[in-house]
Amino acid sequence: MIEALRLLQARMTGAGPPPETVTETAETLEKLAAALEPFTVPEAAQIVGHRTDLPGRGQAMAPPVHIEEWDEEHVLGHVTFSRFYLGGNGAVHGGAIPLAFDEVMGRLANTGRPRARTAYLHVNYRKITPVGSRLRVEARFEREEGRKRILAGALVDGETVVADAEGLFVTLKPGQP
Ligand SMILES: CCCCCCCCCC(=O)SCCNC(=O)CCNC(=O)[C@H](O)C(C)(C)COP(=O)(O)OP(=O)(O)OC[C@H]1O[C@@H](n2cnc3c(N)ncnc32)[C@H](O)[C@@H]1OP(=O)(O)O
Repeated sequence: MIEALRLLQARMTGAGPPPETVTETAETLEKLAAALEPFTVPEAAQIVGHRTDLPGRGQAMAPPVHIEEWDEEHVLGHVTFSRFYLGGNGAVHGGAIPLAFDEVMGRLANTGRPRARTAYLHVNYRKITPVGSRLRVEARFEREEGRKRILAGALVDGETVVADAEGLFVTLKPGQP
């Protein structure tokens, strides 16, 4: 279902259909939304965002990062930004890149340690990030200072770093959401 939605997002973004197809598509989507409505559940019971075995934890908003290596010190994976993530002129939208970093760095920050949340993500856009290319995503745990965990991340196209990031993750105190 989530993969089908991702495909739809990419196709719809790249489409210039005639008006009758737009109308038909809208009607089909409204029917699908109505079919799911009776199955609305509390957050803890939903599938999306809870499937760590799926790219982006099954969240169609997040770029589909495929994790290849994952331990307490590093994460390595790959991602292809579909047409859905296009900003303009073949480049990925600047807001989509932090989504990928938060996903891998957040996952790493929360592996083998008490829960932490992102306090900041500093992203450097070094080069255009191309839509449709398979990119390497890396994250590594740099250091811990009290409740603060500092992580580094990079998005690499071939040998070229297209974006890198520093993230601060702060350990949650009891009672913090
Ligand atoms: C397997 C699971 C996979 C999960 C992957 C997904 C993970 C995704 C993670 C997220 O995206 S979480 C969503 C986005 N983040 C948030 O919504 C967090 C919102 N902010 C907060 O909840 C609080 O600001 C936060 C818990 C991060 C910190 O607030 P606190 O009141 O607990 O901490 P405090 O302000 O006392 O700061 C603690 C230390 O961090 C420092 N600090 C906090 N925010 C900072 C900041 N923005 N910049 C620099 N330093 C910062 C602060 O200066 C201080 O440093 P010192 O200990 O040295 O004095």
